[in-house]
Amino acid sequence: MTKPFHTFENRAALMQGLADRVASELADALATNGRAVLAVPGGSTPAPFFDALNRADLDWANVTVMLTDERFVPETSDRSNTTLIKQRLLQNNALAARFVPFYQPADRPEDVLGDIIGDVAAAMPLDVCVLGMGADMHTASIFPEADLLDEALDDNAPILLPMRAPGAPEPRITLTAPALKSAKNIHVLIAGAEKKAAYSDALREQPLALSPIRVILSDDVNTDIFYAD
Ligand SMILES: O=C1O[C@H](COP(=O)(O)O)[C@@H](O)[C@H](O)[C@H]1O
Repeated sequence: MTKPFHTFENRAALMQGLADRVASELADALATNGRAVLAVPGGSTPAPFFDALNRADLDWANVTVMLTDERFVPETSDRSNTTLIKQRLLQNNALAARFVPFYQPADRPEDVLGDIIGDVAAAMPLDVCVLGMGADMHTASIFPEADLLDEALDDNAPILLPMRAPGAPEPRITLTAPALKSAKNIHVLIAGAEKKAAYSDALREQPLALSPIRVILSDDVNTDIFYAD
């Protein structure tokens, strides 16, 4: 289960190093397929990575961007991952990219999931998937104790599922385990000692339901870790 673990001397170097790696993988996909598909996390960590990536010299008009997961809140909320992506990734050169949203105004994720899933399915598979991880070892919105945890971890899961969990203040929509695992390149972006300790815990033998990040750490998945203190 051990994966390449890249440690950078500080967070600025981490964000630039990951941006350089992702840009190179997107360029490879564009050269091979004429298109590239990228999934990125929300949350508090990746904004400086987005600032670095949005200046990459790529054919962004042929890049599709989606989230790994969305908090089911309107874009006016400061918890909206979509707003983060629009403000920090879809800027500069990356303004030309196509964005596939996981949110539409509705009372519940279930009310709009059917509309959203078609565009996501048409874009798959992912060329590059950047994932975050919480200190509770959740990744995307696949949380320990989530209501649809078993369904999301199942190899036959649909691409997207709604998700509710004690550790998530609002309902979510998340890419599921098979959608994440099918990405050609997967990078986990973690910063700070607490998350490094959580990652070390996840490597110890324990149930997947307690440490969902393990789903992309199995030997058959091409994952590496990008880290700084
Ligand atoms: O809620 C979420 O949390 C994770 C981790 O976020 P961070 O704030 O600890 O960096 C993130 O990867 C996910 O996309 C987000 O919806």
